[in-house]
Amino acid sequence: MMSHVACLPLPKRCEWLADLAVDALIEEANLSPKPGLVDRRGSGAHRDLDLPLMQASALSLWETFRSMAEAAHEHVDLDSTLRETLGALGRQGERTMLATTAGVNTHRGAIWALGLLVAAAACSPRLDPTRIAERAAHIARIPDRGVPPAAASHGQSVCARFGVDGAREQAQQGFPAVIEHGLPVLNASRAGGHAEHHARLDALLAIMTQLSDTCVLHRGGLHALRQTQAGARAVLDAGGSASFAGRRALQRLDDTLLALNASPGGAADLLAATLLLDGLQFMPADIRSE
Ligand SMILES: CC(C)(COP(=O)(O)OP(=O)(O)OC[C@H]1O[C@@H](n2cnc3c(N)ncnc32)[C@H](O[C@H]2O[C@H](COP(=O)(O)OP(=O)(O)OP(=O)(O)O)[C@@H](O)[C@H]2O)[C@@H]1O)[C@@H](O)C(=O)NCCC(=O)NCCS
Ligand SMILES: Nc1ncnc2[nH]cnc12
Repeated sequence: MMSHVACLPLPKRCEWLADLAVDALIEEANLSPKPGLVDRRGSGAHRDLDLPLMQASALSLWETFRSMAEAAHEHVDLDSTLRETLGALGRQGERTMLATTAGVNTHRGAIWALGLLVAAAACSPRLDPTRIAERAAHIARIPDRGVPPAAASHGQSVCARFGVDGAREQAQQGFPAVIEHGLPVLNASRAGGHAEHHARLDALLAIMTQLSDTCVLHRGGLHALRQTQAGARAVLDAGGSASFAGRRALQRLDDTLLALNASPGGAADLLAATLLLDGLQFMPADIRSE
């Protein structure tokens, strides 16, 4: 069993983490131009989503993230009690999201990924991204006996149909799409002198090159997933979103995804997870040492 330091009540840290998670979701939604996704330009490949709805959904989840952070530092061990508490809070968060959006699934994958990361960061003495992702993976690997019987999700059906890993495995493996692709490309693009929004777009594209995104698979099958991954690779190979050739390739990818009715919603969630882990370095010193 992985243990962690005994934690004193840390309300400021939990609130700060909830702020960070909501900010990451809003910044992901606002980032433009994202291929196939909702952004400042419009609804992408979606008919039932738009930017105000994504923003309202993100804001509605603040209390969910704060409660998850509090649950994590009230428990001494990363054990099944914590896992099942987080599962119940996650399902309550999904209900809050659906009440806010009148039934539209805006952030199910994000509640899962960011919820685990917020919980992992709530009571960790060390805040480096790899360490936090490993702690989140540890929690995600613990079975949740509180899962109610339900019809198979989109993710479960396409994972079974195509034999790929989905959101659950991405978390259980320690968020490799974020740790090995999103964060390194975010930092390399910044180091290359690119503007922050280009660095974030490049991070999204790096995630898209690798991810078996069940949103893309559900809507467009393996053909759409291959087009998504190859199109994202083409933008990065052309010099990234800040370059002239990269922008043209990004436009072509957007056109392709719209024609396929495909949307990389899983990659968007993992960009938000990347921004959350990146933002941990800015935790104020008084909260860090609380
Ligand atoms: C373990 C869960 C994540 C459930 O996973 P599962 O795969 O069974 O369920 P899905 O309902 O399909 O949700 C998974 C969502 O995760 C995102 N995602 C997709 N691929 C990946 C990936 N490879 N890695 C990481 N994340 C991924 C994605 O979320 C985004 O897409 C959502 C819209 O999806 P969908 O409804 O299919 O969309 P549309 O195509 O628009 O639908 P139609 O219009 O066609 O009808 C959107 O929400 C984005 O967020 C996947 O959808 C977990 O959710 C779970 O067990 N929850 C229970 C409670 C719990 O434990 N909570 C957390 C405690 S910390
Ligand atoms: N910007 C976005 N557009 C569509 N689906 C998403 N899921 C998470 N972020 C999204």
